[in-house]
Amino acid sequence: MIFARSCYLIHDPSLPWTLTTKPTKPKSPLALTPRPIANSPPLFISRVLNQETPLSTAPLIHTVEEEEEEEEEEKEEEVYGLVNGVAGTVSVDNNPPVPSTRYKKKKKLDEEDKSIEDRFKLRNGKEVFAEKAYLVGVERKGATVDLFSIEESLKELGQLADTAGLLVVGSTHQKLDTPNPRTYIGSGKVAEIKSAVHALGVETVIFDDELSPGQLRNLEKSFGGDVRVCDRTALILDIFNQRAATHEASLQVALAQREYQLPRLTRMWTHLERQAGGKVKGMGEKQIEVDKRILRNQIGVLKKELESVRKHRKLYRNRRVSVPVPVVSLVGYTNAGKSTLLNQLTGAGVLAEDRLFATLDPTTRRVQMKNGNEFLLTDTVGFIQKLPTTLVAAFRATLEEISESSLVVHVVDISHPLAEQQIDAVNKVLSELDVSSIPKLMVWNKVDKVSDPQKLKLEAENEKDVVCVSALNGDGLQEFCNAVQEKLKDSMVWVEALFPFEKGELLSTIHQVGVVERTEYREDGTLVNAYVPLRFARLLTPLRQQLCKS
Ligand SMILES: Nc1nc2c(ncn2[C@@H]2O[C@H](COP(=O)(O)OP(=O)(O)OP(=O)(O)O)[C@@H](O)[C@H]2O)c(=O)[nH]1
Ligand SMILES: [Mg+2]
Repeated sequence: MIFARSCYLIHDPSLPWTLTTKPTKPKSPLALTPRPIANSPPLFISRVLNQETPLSTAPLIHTVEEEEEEEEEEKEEEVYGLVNGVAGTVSVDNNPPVPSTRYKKKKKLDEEDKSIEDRFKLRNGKEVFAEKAYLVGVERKGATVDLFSIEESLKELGQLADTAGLLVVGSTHQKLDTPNPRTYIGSGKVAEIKSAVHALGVETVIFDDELSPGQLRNLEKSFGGDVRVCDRTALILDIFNQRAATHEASLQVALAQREYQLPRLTRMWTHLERQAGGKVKGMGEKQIEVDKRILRNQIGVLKKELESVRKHRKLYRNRRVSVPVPVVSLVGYTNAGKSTLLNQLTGAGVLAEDRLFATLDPTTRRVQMKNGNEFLLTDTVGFIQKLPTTLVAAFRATLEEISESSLVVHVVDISHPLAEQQIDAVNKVLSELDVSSIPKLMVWNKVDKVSDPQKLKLEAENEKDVVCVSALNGDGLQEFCNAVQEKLKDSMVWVEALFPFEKGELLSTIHQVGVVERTEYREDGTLVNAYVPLRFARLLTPLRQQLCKS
């Protein structure tokens, strides 16, 4: 338990709580660092221990009773040693030595050490300590807006916790008309969770919905001890923080974290007042103001830096757009198989794994079809139900790429029992982005996992704009590419142009970027009927005029 809190010593040095003086007389290791739990955002839910070693688990102060107990044990040890000494000469089977209290205690400690040892795990190349987590959800009576049932939502929260490197040891939920403004759940439920938390040695309680700063504070106070409370948003932010690999993704996550943190700063410094016996009332309050200012400054700096990174990326994108190859975006629920599909079609080598939010940064690769046609395929960050608004806002620029594509491909894990709800959740996020006018294609992925793939394929045929694939084994990929080409026509324009022989380069480009329907070789050149991107059609204007003249 002591070292579980060592994480509070592990934090971004730019964060406010590293900037003030430490209390002079610490009572416990916790008091060494202002404890950002009550209302501050739990920036590091999982224990990233590669920067800091855990504090010793040995108790620092021995009580009188403990000393007496130890003396007793020492005496016992002597006797036990003697018995052992004698037993050495006698048959061990006939006289098995009786283990002393100290021996039992040592064995217990060894077992505890082992179970603690087992909780150190590698996550994204970093060693984390799998803290014991307990999940709590609330089902709103008569709510029709929730896509997922409470059990389903808690199961997903468990997956999120596992992705973040936590060890889920239990969960509970409650049906409520309206959440309690003080503690979100009712007082009886708080008491029930408190006993479960203490019985199971839980270190973090995670709520499935976003909690207000006051609710976080009151719940932590109610659970007591070192139990930390956080919500789904903080957990997702933590996963994003662990996964951010590029500069832009790190900036976006840092911005989202600070925006989440800002309203939750209250009372982070009240320990100063407590330690000074309440003589310096207002000290904590002043500190909150200082911290808020620091956070606001950091948010400003991050926004500016993001702006410049984005300008650079936009420039790159514009350069890409000047080559008029159509762009197809893959969107979908996290873990649907978007990256696997991109990898299969392009050999991109993007990380694809059975964890939530494997991808944070968009990756674009060229797909070359057998008939010579090409399109650019972009893999994007996955969506999830109850996606924190701070994250959508922070990732808006990345998601904007979707709104600039010619086709949006919605990848669905059709083998998932909640496929339909996941589709609705994705559509909900898409409706927040400006993509309604972009043609869409749906891909039912993971057909290899369903019990009757043939039946599913027939079902897909009866649906409009749906293709069945298995991104993992490559089944249906040709059909997918054909469907993409067909759908791309929706965002293209129909042209008829005459390519004189000296314009051979343009003629090969039209085969690359457009969908050529008819080619006729004439004396004065090649006559082509095709669907082409608007940008390319404009390049063809002189050739179309040429056709009118001839
Ligand atoms: N059986 C089966 N598994 C698949 C298929 N496609 C993907 N998977 C698996 O599903 C898991 C998730 O795949 P990803 O490609 O990482 O999913 P994603 O949509 O990119 O996920 P995020 O990046 O988290 O949004 C991986 O373990 C894949 O191997 C498929 O067609 N069949
Ligand atoms: Mg991915």
